[in-house]
Amino acid sequence: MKPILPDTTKIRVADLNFFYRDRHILKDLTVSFEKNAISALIGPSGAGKSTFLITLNRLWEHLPEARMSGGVEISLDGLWRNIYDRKFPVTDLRRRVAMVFQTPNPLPMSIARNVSFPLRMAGNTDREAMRQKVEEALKMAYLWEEVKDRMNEDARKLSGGQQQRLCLARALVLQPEVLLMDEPTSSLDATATDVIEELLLKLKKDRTVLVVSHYLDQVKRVADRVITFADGVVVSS
Ligand SMILES: Nc1ncnc2c1ncn2[C@@H]1O[C@H](COP(=O)(O)OP(=O)(O)OP(=O)(O)O)[C@@H](O)[C@H]1O
Repeated sequence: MKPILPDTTKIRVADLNFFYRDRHILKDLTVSFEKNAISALIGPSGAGKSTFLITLNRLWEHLPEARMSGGVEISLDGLWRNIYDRKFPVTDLRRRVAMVFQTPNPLPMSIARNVSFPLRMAGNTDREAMRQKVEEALKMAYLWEEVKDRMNEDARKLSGGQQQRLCLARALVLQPEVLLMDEPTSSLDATATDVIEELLLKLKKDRTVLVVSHYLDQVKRVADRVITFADGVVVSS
């Protein structure tokens, strides 16, 4: 009898098509992603990498004239979920599938409130518990030591690299299972980039990370798997 192997797949995408008005951006994509691994999405500009990422957390749904067909399933809390099932709340999805963008986007509020924002949006009210979670997330993002004495300062005063780590802390504070990163180091200098790469390697121990990157040396350093996009299809994986 064959042993039953544990399913290490985290994300299954089947026959995904995506359109902006009449432009066919993603074409019949079928691809899956492993748990506890970093998958790098590479390929020329305009190939559809960023668009693909936002199909995994439904972030495109507010865009006018965007439409999609096909299926995306993600194993969340140990259960396979069809993320486009009308009964699956998008707030639950975004809590478990977090995203970090190319340009850091701190909210116009203090450092502390930036990181606690997702907790408050999720209905948390216990201030001490929130303070602890904020501290943990900032430690995980290697930012705590630099900001612990200035938590009430406006987050926009931080340097670019610090702002990106703040956004990472904000993405991590709800302990997502999947982290989507769209060129997270492209606006950062070499030192800040090193910090983010080290963090990615730490995160993959218990998370699934998808990162769009244009830097092949970075991809070599961090990725377990490389998926190449060209003109809306996966050409190698
Ligand atoms: N909101 C939008 N409305 C209309 N077209 C869009 C929109 N966003 C992206 N596009 C188009 O979709 C195509 C794919 O873009 P996308 O950003 O997904 O590619 P990419 O591979 O991530 O490129 P890059 O590496 O430059 O970020 C491009 O032709 C782009 O112009």
